[in-house]
Amino acid sequence: MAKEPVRVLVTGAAGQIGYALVPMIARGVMLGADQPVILHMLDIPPAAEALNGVKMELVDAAFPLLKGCVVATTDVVEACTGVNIAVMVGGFPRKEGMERKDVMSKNVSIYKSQASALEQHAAPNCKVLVVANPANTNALILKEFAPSIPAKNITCLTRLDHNRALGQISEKLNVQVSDVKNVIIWGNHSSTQYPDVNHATVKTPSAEKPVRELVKDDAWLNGEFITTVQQRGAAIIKARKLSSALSAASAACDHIRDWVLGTPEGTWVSMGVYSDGLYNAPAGVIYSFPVTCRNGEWTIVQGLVIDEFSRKKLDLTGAELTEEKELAYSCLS
Ligand SMILES: NC(=O)c1ccc[n+]([C@@H]2O[C@H](COP(=O)([O-])OP(=O)(O)OC[C@H]3O[C@@H](n4cnc5c(N)ncnc54)[C@H](O)[C@@H]3O)[C@@H](O)[C@H]2O)c1
Ligand SMILES: O=C(O)C[C@H](O)C(=O)O
Repeated sequence: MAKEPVRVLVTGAAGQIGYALVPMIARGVMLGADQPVILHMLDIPPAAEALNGVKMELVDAAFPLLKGCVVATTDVVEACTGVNIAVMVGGFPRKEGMERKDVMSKNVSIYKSQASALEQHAAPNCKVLVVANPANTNALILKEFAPSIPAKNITCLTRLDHNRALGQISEKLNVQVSDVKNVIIWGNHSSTQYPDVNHATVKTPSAEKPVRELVKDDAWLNGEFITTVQQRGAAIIKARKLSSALSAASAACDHIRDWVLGTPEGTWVSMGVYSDGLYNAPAGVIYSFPVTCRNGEWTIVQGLVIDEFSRKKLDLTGAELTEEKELAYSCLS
């Protein structure tokens, strides 16, 4: 019997990530090749015409999984009504001459009002993924202003950073990226994030071997590898004159797919989730941890040994998140 369609909201759908993401969702990349979807797309009034163009293209692509009428709207209530999954890509970008506080203030007000709309109109147990930057703090504001949505349902995207780390290791060792697993992104989706390979392994014909044993270059792993992953977003902007879009859209699909359908046995992924202080991360911020997913719920991988080098890096990115939280709260008052 055909499955019931799942309603998926994409905000900022007329933007460049939205344009890459909606066809992936409609092709089953996010929820599976047998899962029908109803797409809800939200953008702001100046982007209404472009949004309608995206809707026209979705119709023209004749995706078999796309059910019902695509909702393309500038009305946040219409967009949020009945959605099971919300991918929050819309936000206010930093413009020339703007201070960090100005950008934070715009995004705090967007995420505060969209939190209320989701809380009141989304389907019960709606899962939320925040992509728009500052992703961790936007997700925290959304959580604070949607108190009836369980905190465990509100996450932010660090899977792109996770995938970037896998990609760097696979290039260094000249192995398939699918044979590399269990890297970790700790903390903020920013240049203070800590890409950690201390527990990562590579599948070889004889056994799974630690990345450190195979790379045999701790100076590279503790230096250039980390900065390359931390700075990858900036490198893409420099090269494309636009921020990453296809890789961000693909990572958003990976994040939701693993959350809903489960992570493979023995594999963990990185997700920005509400911290209650595990691994001595600051409590009360959205912090990226290694997680496994089963039955639609994530669980932080516990008991990993954190060495002194890593400890400093976990603390540094945690301190930045605490600072961002304070800045966000100062914008509310
Ligand atoms: N977390 C990550 O890994 C990651 C990776 C790449 C980009 N990003 C972030 O994702 C966001 C989107 O990137 P993009 O390249 O698609 O940007 P974009 O500017 O192309 O698109 C953003 C869209 O959001 C819309 N928008 C603005 N305010 C809105 C609101 N209140 N409600 C609904 N829509 C609104 C805009 O009109 C625009 O169409 C940015 O904040 C970017 O920094 C995050
Ligand atoms: O939009 C950005 O600033 C970069 C983006 O978050 C990325 O990681 O590619």
